[in-house]
Amino acid sequence: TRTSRPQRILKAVQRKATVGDPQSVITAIDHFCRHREWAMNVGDEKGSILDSVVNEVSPVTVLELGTYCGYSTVRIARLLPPGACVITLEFNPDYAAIARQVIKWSGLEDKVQLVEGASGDWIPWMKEHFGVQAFDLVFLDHWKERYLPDTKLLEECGLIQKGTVLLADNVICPGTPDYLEYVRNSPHYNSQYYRSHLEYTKAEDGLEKSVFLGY
Ligand SMILES: O=C(NCc1cccc(CNc2ccc3[nH]ncc3c2)c1)c1cc(-c2ccc(F)cc2)cc(O)c1O
Ligand SMILES: [Mg+2]
Repeated sequence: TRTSRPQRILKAVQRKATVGDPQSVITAIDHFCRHREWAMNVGDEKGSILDSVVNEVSPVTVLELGTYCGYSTVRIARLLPPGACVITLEFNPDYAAIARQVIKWSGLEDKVQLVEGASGDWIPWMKEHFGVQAFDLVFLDHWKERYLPDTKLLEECGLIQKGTVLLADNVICPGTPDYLEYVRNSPHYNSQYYRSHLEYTKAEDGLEKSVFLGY
């Protein structure tokens, strides 16, 4: 097919969603991915869990690792009060280009800082470049083998402080065994598993919420 899946997702947003209405963007993507083509958005079921954690944390500064088409970026940003923002990292330039347009369509561009690049390269520069002191919430949804090294890097860079919440997607499917073992056995985290399903399917998956307890 000539167009890419992210391009077809953007088309569905432009056809079905209302400019400036984040909920209509979310609904359009979920409908397309459930009835036309599966795609690796966090989806509506795990998305509701993400919403509840965002509302509970009321974060001022959010880091999202893995933007893809911006679906979870829009879910998070739509719940943020004025002055709060989400910095989202995307390594794949094609995904980033689509995500920018999806985020713009939702009208939330003022609450989002989309950075093209790899987590390992950007995390050490977060304090200096974005004036971030520490993150209130980190949503991990990028390459699954990067969850653990990036968590350790965030700790080393002082970007995780007492009370910071890590929320990880796909801890069952595709799975992140080394990350799970780390946050569940570390005395510095209080971890809990939210059982759900892989987006748009009946397969099991879930989110792991881990609160940093301090050193
Ligand atoms: O693998 C996944 N997502 C990550 C991902 C995947 C591809 C490309 C990128 C490129 N983006 C990227 C990379 C490195 C980066 N470093 N810093 C930022 C950053 C950004 C990211 C995934 C897979 C499945 C899944 C697939 C198949 C299946 F059968 C079941 C389940 C479901 C999901 O919900 C998933 O999230
Ligand atoms: Mg995911």
